[in-house]
Amino acid sequence: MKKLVVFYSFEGNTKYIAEGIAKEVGADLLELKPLEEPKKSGFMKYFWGGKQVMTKKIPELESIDKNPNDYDLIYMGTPVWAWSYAPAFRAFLSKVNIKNKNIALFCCHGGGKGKVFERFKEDLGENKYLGQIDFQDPLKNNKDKDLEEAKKWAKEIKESII
Ligand SMILES: Cc1cc2nc3c(=O)[nH]c(=O)nc-3n(C[C@H](O)[C@H](O)[C@H](O)COP(=O)(O)O)c2cc1C
Repeated sequence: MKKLVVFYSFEGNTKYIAEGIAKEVGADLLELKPLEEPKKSGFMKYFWGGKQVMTKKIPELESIDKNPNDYDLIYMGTPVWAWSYAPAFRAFLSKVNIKNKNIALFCCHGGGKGKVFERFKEDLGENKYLGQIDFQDPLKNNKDKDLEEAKKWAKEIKESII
């Protein structure tokens, strides 16, 4: 069974969880990288990113070298931006057509995940959703515990379809 972990991460939290999951279940990794990503901080960071979510901006991505349709199980991880998924995934979904796949969703947030999973599933469409899990800024809070939890969750998802 081929597994893929697709993720976007602005500040490293989602990347940390994504890499842990990929290692645990033996999955390929695909990091979504917007071509223009200014390093913003503080209030400007929320303003810049929140605006992209609100206007449904589709950022230009670096080329994608893996086809999700070659995989049997896809884990997708995003930071929560303005209570939704990050714009890099809007760009990804505009490029690939993912249908009837086994999908598991994870996210990192600062304490208010809002409707991230509902919105993500709505825009992903007809697929089989096997699970979802969220973490609150793992790099700042429960780094080791969150990683263990993520690995356990990912393994259970994998085993549920073997
Ligand atoms: C533009 C922007 C918008 C954000 N919006 C939210 C939000 O609505 N709710 C929340 O809990 N955290 C929000 N955050 C915080 C991040 O989701 C959180 O810090 C996450 O762990 C970051 O993941 P990353 O390090 O992979 O980028 C936002 C961060 C940014 C940069």
